Amino acid sequence: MASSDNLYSSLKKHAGRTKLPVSMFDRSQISIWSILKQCIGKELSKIAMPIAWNEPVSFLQRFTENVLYSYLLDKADECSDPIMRMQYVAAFVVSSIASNIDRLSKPFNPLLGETYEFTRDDLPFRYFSEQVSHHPPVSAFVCDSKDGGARWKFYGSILPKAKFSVKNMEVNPKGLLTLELKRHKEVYTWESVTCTIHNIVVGRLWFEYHGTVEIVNHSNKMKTVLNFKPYSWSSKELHKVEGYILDSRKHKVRGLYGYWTEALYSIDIEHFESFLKQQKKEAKQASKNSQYRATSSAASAEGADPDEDVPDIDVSHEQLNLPPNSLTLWRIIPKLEYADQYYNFSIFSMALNEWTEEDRKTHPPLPPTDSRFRPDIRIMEEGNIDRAGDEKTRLEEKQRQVRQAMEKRREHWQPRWFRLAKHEVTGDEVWVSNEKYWQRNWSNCPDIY
Ligand SMILES: CC(C)CCC[C@@H](C)[C@H]1CC[C@H]2[C@@H]3CC=C4C[C@@H](O)CC[C@]4(C)[C@H]3CC[C@]12C
Repeated sequence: MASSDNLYSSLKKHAGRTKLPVSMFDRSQISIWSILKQCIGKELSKIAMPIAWNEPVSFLQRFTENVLYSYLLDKADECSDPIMRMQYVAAFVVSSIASNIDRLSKPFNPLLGETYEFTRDDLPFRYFSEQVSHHPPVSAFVCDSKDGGARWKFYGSILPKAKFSVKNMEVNPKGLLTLELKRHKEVYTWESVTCTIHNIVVGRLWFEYHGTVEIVNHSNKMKTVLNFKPYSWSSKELHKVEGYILDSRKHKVRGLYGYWTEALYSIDIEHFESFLKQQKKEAKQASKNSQYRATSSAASAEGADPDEDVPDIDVSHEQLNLPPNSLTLWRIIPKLEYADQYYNFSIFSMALNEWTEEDRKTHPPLPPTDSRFRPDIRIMEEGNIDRAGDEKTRLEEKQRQVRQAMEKRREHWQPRWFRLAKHEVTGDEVWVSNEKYWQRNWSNCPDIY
């Protein structure tokens, strides 16, 4: 797998399905505010949203999208130069959050003990995950290079912390993410970037990342700092990512530039500052020329036209005048033209919950805890939203009873496939695989559905 083009044609060729069985429900009649006003100050997993705001995948499945562009890790592994390796790791970090554009539905909260695995002959990785804690909700995962992790291993856990304000919801995905490049004896760590979902009360929903991500190569102390630009005076800044690779003495050695919704480029450090200046100038010019309406106090007042306060998302960045020696590290695979009828799923997301007769015959058996066997998600996917809601309630009730029974016996839940360990370089407490999952012995799995 050498590029996103190859990845896309492989997905098109081998994908079982490229659509969900039925398109999504009409949400225009549901007032999100009537639900969200009860949520202020609450934890994301404790919020009971009507099922019509869900998308028919669980968080475990959605987090699998983070590793779709794992060919970038293969590329990193193939580079002999540490700066080149770092730039591909940075591209992987940006690519891993790219599928979230316009994805404004809530995945199902995984049940405690739920698992999800992903392997496919045409994709160069294997992945599995488990919900290891319910309150707070923690999903642990590990992704290996195709050769059973001989070249690289990417692992970590995600705890989405949500903060509601009057207009917005900010989600900070807590948890250390680690990449090991085995042949280079390198360990990289970083944490996910924070995002905000805007206009949860009035207006149209939209999504942005903001803040910085620091990727550290602990073996040679090289660092990448990526800056996700918040939406500002210029629509050209929307979705922009700018960053530097710094050597162990904190000297800038390479520039990184792009849009997390489109592509990431690596730029010679000699040309980078002047390139940035040029971009700023052009952005200013463009925002002057366009009829784009900036957020004014009038537009953001309550009861305003719902289209106000929404940035112009159709800005095109095609005419980037990249300096010589620039490199396109990553480019997003194209959106399906009918994506908006299917929760804005990518071609990869569409097949996450697929499980056909054919799969049953050719794929090694899945554990009974796999998300694909969750009845509520399956029923929602098939279009029966009322029955899906009933099933969801039943599963949550079943989970509650198990927990209460355990509390009475003073027992603690033990995840099946992960254990807590001290991180070998940072010393943090992290979830690591107990190396048993791929032995595929399902005899001790809990009954959660
Ligand atoms: C209709 C509204 C108000 C509810 C929908 C909220 C949705 C958009 C929220 C709820 C939880 C959020 C997710 C929580 C955690 C992560 C992991 C991070 O690495 C990328 C963003 C991502 C994947 C978030 C995307 C947005 C998200 C799915």
